[in-house]
Amino acid sequence: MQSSLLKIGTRGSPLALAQAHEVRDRIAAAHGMPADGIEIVVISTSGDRILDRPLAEVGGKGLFTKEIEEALLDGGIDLAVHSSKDMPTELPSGLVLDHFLEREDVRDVFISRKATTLQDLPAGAVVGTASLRRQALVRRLRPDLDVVTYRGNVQSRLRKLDEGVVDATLLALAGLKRLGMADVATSIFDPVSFPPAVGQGAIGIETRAGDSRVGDLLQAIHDPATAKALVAERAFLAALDGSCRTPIAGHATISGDGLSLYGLILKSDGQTVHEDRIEGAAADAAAIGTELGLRLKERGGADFFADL
Ligand SMILES: NCc1[nH]cc(CCC(=O)O)c1CC(=O)O
Repeated sequence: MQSSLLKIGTRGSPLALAQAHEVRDRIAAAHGMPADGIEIVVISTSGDRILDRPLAEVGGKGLFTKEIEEALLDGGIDLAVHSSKDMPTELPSGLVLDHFLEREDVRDVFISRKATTLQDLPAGAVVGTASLRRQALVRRLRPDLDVVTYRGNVQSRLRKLDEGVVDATLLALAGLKRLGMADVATSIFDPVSFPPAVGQGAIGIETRAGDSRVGDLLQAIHDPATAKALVAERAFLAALDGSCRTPIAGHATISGDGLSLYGLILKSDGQTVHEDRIEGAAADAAAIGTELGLRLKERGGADFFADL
């Protein structure tokens, strides 16, 4: 059998597979290629194998990308599909993250059998989430709740809700939609009071720098507005030295040639926060992101995240 035209690397989680299939189907449709000429290569990463400890403790973002990036660099795959939210701001040399599908909904959802919204939970209720941003945002809005670290796939989280292990949990609406499970959401957070993580809802495609064959194929499914927003958000995160181990929210919106970037940093107790917004030209996305990151870094002080 002839080897496939294109190999897509992905993690094996249900969400990662759904995203890889979406990219495959879109490339095939855009170029009139048979989808089965594009191979999906499932790659197990260190992050997938370490399930018993909070990610922040194990070492953060690069854990879910290392083995996939190695495959990209050695030619085992031609592109890697990621949740942009999980991507480190620094990539191995020779790789770029510069193609994005049009962004899905950026909002987080609230899931509970005990209340309709976070505000309606009784005092002392237990909220489980592994995200330090969500933990700090919950403590900011409801300092009277008990926030616990809580990992696992969507199914196991829902089971723990049914078993009463936690009273509520939070997830990204984008991921639920891609899994066809948006109906498990009890309510959707307002992104102003509960802002998303940098990159949330955006599928990013990592490739070898200068690989014009793959770059040309991806042009047809690339969304330039999402890319501009992601450049601003990722520059913001990089200026803060941030990762998924830091309680940081950032969200850029594009309108015409304009870009508006909101950023928020929180102490883990949610009580000390700094936020700001910069508006400017979308062409200046990187500079706007860097400026907002440096601004909040200065306001927060050198040891803002020292308690993590
Ligand atoms: N860290 C896990 C992760 N990475 C991306 C998503 C959701 C999809 C997205 O934001 O694009 C999720 C799950 C979640 O936060 O609920």
